[in-house]
Amino acid sequence: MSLATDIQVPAVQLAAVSRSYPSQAGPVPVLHEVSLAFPARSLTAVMGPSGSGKTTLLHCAAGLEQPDSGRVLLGDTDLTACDERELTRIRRGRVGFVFQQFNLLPMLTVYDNVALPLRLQGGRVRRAQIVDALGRVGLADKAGRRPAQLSGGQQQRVAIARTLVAEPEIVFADEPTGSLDRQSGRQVMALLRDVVDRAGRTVAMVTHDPAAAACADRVVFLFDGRIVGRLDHPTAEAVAQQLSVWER
Ligand SMILES: Nc1ncnc2c1ncn2[C@@H]1O[C@H](COP(=O)(O)OP(=O)(O)OP(=O)(O)O)[C@@H](O)[C@H]1O
Repeated sequence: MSLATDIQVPAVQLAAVSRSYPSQAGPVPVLHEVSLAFPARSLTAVMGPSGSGKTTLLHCAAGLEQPDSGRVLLGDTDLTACDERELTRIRRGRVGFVFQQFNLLPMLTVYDNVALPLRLQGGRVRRAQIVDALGRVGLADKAGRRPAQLSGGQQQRVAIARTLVAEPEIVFADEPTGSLDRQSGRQVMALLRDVVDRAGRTVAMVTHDPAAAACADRVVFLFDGRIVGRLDHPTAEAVAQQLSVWER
């Protein structure tokens, strides 16, 4: 458990964030004035039924989508006041992403996938830096492979190395274990825990999996676009029990 969980410095803060999507019948509200902080150097899991707005919440927190109203602060930066160019710069440098389907580029080697964020930033790529990032996820010997030559769990670890190489303030992970078997899922969660405990970063993760959520410092439950519960120091049993209450 990270000490900073107790200090509660937010890496990202949402204040009264609302978001709706257009439909033929008019706007459909998805998030209703959600206020939530992702404390620095901690792992927060967001859980809730399908369609409750978890991904939308993560996208708003990451500056991938702008809310209709409310504010999103990344450190001291108000993302809702940023234009698209500023948001692109922030997405490349200050936030990282891990997706359920890994989102590696199939034609690039593992090495080039991991180097990509640095190249997009226009920075110099040092081989040692990429090899080090791959070493941190236990895949230093796979640098020359293509993603299709790796297992799902290995691909997700490459995706985590790619995120870490840019040294983001916060990593957003959307169902990072959703496509993995149980053992690969456990390895990926151990790495995300390491991202917090050893690399001192912040992780915000959406998951349906109580075992993955149990690796978090805190679980936030979303239901119909509203925060309806929180659980500190969760266990898989306590998470499953809470979910059964909200999903009843
Ligand atoms: N781009 C979009 N346009 C229109 N409606 C959308 C869009 N994105 C999401 N929605 C709708 O918003 C609601 C919330 O979606 P969201 O993906 O945030 O939920 P979720 O809790 O992550 O769901 P799941 O667990 O199934 O991934 C859903 O009803 C979805 O259909």
